[in-house]
Amino acid sequence: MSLASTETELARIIKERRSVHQFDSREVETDLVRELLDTAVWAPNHRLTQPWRFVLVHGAGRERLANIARGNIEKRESDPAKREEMGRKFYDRFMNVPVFLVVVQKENPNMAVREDDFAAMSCLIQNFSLLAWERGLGLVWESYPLLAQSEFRETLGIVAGERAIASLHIGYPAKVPTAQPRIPAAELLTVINQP
Ligand SMILES: Cc1cc2nc3c(=O)[nH]c(=O)nc-3n(C[C@H](O)[C@H](O)[C@H](O)COP(=O)(O)O)c2cc1C
Repeated sequence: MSLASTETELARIIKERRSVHQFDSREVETDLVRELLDTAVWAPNHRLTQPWRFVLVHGAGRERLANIARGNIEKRESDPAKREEMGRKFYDRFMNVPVFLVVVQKENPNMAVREDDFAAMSCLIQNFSLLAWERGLGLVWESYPLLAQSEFRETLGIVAGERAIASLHIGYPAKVPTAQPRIPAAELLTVINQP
């Protein structure tokens, strides 16, 4: 494969990838998720701190997250008539996600390192997203407040000194959203080529 064709294929995947919210019922092989992750960890990472770990939730395990989501919405809904309906809606929404991959950052006490680590985590997630897309899988990076909630953390075994930075909802897309246009980089580029 020539260098030019490799670049073209990568560019296509980068541009075509979308955040996917609706999944079909096709099962996602967890071995595939493991394989993609094992490639994704080759992200650039200053000082090679490798600040990540992952929690994979699928099958009946999803009930844990769906129950938390249901409990949250039920607490917020003051109308008793709507409470159960809303709870069920959120429960179903979570149960319709084939696989959750929660990405956990070990929080370095040095804030400068921690910031670099977050950047590396983001690179890893983008690696994973592109690899997944190449294999027909879609996902969305969810950063909902649930991630910081103690019940969510305890359920997933996230301990002090760790932060869940993303809950990736992963599955085969039932619907791919239309792309939102990007500002061409040429309009954002300052070129300095004079002394
Ligand atoms: C750090 C980060 C957090 C995000 N959090 C959410 C989220 O909580 N919910 C959501 O629907 N999308 C979330 N997204 C996805 C963006 O909304 C999405 O990338 C953006 O709308 C562009 O769409 P595209 O990914 O299809 O190009 C997040 C993306 C990033 C990078």
